[in-house]
Amino acid sequence: KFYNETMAKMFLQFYEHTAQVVWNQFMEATWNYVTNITKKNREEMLHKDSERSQHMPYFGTWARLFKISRFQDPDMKRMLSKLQNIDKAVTPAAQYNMLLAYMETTYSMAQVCLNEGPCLPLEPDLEEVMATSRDEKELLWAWQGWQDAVGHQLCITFKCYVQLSNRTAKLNGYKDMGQLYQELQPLYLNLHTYMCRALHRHYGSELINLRGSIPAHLLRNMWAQFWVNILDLVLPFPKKPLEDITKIMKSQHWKPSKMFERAEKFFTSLGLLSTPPNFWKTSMMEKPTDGREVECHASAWDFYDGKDVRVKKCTEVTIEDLLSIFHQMGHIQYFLQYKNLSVIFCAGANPAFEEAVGSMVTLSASSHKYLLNRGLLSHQHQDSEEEVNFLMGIALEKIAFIPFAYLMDLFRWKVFDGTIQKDVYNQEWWNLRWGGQLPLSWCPPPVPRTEDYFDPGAKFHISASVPYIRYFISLVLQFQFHDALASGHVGPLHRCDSYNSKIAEKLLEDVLKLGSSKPWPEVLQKITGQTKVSAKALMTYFKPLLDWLVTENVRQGEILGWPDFSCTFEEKD
Ligand SMILES: CC(=O)N[C@@H](CC(=O)O)C(=O)NC[C@H](CC1(C(=O)N[C@@H](Cc2ccc(O)cc2)C(=O)O)CCCC1)C(=O)O
Ligand SMILES: [Zn+2]
Repeated sequence: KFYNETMAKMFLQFYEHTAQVVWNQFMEATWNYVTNITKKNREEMLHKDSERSQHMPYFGTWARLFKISRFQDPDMKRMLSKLQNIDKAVTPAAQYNMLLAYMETTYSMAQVCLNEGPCLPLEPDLEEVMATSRDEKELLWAWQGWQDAVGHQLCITFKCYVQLSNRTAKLNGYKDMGQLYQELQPLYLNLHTYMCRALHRHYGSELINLRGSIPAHLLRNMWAQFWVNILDLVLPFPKKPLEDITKIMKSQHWKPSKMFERAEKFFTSLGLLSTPPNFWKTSMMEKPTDGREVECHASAWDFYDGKDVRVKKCTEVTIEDLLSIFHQMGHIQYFLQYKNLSVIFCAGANPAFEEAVGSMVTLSASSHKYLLNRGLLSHQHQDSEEEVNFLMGIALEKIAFIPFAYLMDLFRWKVFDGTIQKDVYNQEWWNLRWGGQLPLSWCPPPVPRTEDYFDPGAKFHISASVPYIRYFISLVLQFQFHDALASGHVGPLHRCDSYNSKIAEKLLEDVLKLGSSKPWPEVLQKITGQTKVSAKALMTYFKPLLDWLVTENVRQGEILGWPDFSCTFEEKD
């Protein structure tokens, strides 16, 4: 065991320099691949990926030779301990990386072909059908087509991927998630009960049985994870419909670049950093029309050289895409804020923080006040009924997401720890989604599914092996941050807009710069004054809606608390 700090310092400087180069080359090669999917670019990416996969465990092993407990410098201790745990995260096998690339490419290239017409990719075509079609048969066609297109191809591959993953199950970190999940259940249950009744009125009982489940293809999202596209069917006060912001954006001839400029302007209004000039030249802001195959799933990229940051998005001029760009620019802001730290600390305080920064700003950008001031709404004020309609719109994105975000990694952790065996992956996926022992979201498949398919693979993060629990925690954290930034704001939280807020500037300016150099509870405390993630702010934000839902559900004779009430959350028979 080595003890002297001088040696450790030299080791870390050597790691720092080599890692920065290896990571920069890996990101460059991966970017080239996902923005131009060819065999050559895939090989180049895999080559850089294997270099990265060897570099990390090599330094991880070396780092373990240092006896950290004997050192004084806290930063040095934190860096070394992060390095010592690094090799558990990376599976070095080359064929493992090949499988990952194959799964992600399969997802990105999958299409659904009309019997005699063209073949449709997910973005924008199939997502457009799922979001806007009013024809149940068409929704079923697109939903089933996509599950089959991806799920069938990945069935075997995913089993090999699990075999090769040396991931240790992380069920232990799971308990406190369960705590958060329980806290949010009343909100989800009341929303789902109300939705079930409202959709039953629209679709009738052959589709919506009053046993509480809503077939997954009717929620107008390919994964039934956001329900915002059926707001028109479930609007609490139908006489006061919300304005169609997408229509207003199109009538004002918005372009993708303007959407990015607006998002950037929000961050600079908080005294945060503007994007470097090359961002506007190197980003891919629209789906290319030169025939290149690209991975359309939106993402934000850090090239670990302190200046090159990019976004890749097949942007459509819609309010959903505008808000999603705010989310991506949150990642970009974090990259810019921590760029002077050691590469070991170039990350969010924890992965949920990275997700929550952009989503927190999106909460302000969704507010009536912000949109009105930007000329995207014309009604000056919202009465209490319009406010409930507004909150329903936000809830259909945020509350509907709760069980989905929770079960995505619950499923994968059970797969990795062997609780879910490989011959029942598909059935267990739908079991989690549709009642069973731990009732979660009641969105059963509209048609029977078999083990010839791997439906979880129809979701990007499963095919691309991207962890998901960060989004579940970010859902709670973004409201906690939003509430902290609103400390100077008078009035209900859902009306708060932090644009140009000096208090927000004060709270954020030194925090994002910390990257992952400090324990996340310390960073949380700097923003919110608390050291624990708490759902209190989220519940406060939705209180007017929850009050309305409870009254409405009781009025409709729904007695909450399954399993014996009409619109029952059925136990799977
Ligand atoms: C190089 C790289 O991969 N970079 C990472 C960032 C990093 O790790 O540095 C990255 O850009 N990841 C992409 C991912 C994209 C999106 C996503 O996948 N969202 C989830 C969950 C969700 C749902 C609602 C919501 O409001 C926000 C998120 C989903 O759509 O299911 C799609 C549009 C929104 C965010 C992202 O930005 O998180
Ligand atoms: Zn994100």
